[in-house]
Amino acid sequence: MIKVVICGALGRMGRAILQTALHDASLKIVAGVEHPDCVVSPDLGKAVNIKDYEGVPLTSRLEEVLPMCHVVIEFSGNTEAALGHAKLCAEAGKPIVIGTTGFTEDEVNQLKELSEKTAVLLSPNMSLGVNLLFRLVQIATQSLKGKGFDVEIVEIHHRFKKDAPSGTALKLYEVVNQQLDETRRISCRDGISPRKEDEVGVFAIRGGDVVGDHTVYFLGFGERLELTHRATSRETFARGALEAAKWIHDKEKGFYNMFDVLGL
Ligand SMILES: NC(=O)C1=CN([C@@H]2O[C@H](COP(=O)(O)OP(=O)(O)OC[C@H]3O[C@@H](n4cnc5c(N)ncnc54)[C@H](O)[C@@H]3O)[C@@H](O)[C@H]2O)C=CC1
Ligand SMILES: O=C(O)C1=N[C@H](C(=O)O)C[C@H](O)C1
Repeated sequence: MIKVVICGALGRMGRAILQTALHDASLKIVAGVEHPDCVVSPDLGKAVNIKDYEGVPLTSRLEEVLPMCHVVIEFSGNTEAALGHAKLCAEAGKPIVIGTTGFTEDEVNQLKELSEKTAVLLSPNMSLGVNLLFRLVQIATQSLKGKGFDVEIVEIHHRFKKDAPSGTALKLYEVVNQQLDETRRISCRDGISPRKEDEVGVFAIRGGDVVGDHTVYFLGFGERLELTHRATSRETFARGALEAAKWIHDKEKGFYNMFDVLGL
């Protein structure tokens, strides 16, 4: 049985992972790591004892529980904390699956350095559908390149999401940018200025309880192609994160993503 520690255990994703793991006999969540100030989980509707959540012991220090696990799953939503957790994993030689988004380029480079010591999997989106979307967008961009199509990206998320644009939208832009020559990501249009040829708009809408929608538009003359993924439940990300944990638990050091897990 694969023993897992979750960082960000009382968050939306932490709780979804914990619940999903209950139905999987091949792994067990042995502990959760939480911020020391998190004594009440915001949308759980009840006070949570920081020492225990649904039978899973909680701590604010990953180093205390690292020895008891095979893999760490990181969803603290705090890139500084996530980097700290990855450092502890690298020192202990424990693999880590990171779903937290919002890393700077420099922070991603630091994670890559840590992957020289242990297996690190970083993915802004653990769902099968979005990872397929990355591939479809690659094909569409390549196929429509030089044929008069403009590319724009729109994402929608719940009102509590901190980072914008989403990690997934930024990854979609990266896929588009790799296929086109020298594009420029913009996040706002306001005033009198027609679309410039090298622009790719990446726009974030926030509100309500939207789990996560992403659309890439290919806008031509007389036609447009829209590739959309809609997540309707966090369980899809949770399942992906747990599959990633199972996949990575016996892997050598290296820097991985969900394409490796899903074989895409
Ligand atoms: N890769 C993927 O498939 C997905 C990624 N995400 C990303 O996951 C992150 C978390 O999302 P949510 O669960 O919605 O956020 P959330 O805010 O509900 O949960 C984060 C939890 O981490 C805790 N936390 C903060 N600092 C911590 C620390 N130093 N140590 C341990 N725990 C700490 C918070 O107290 C909170 O309970 C975000 O960056 C989000 O963008 C979200 C969904 C899917
Ligand atoms: O914060 C979220 O909720 C989500 N974040 C991820 C992102 O930033 O891409 C993935 C998903 O869409 C949900």
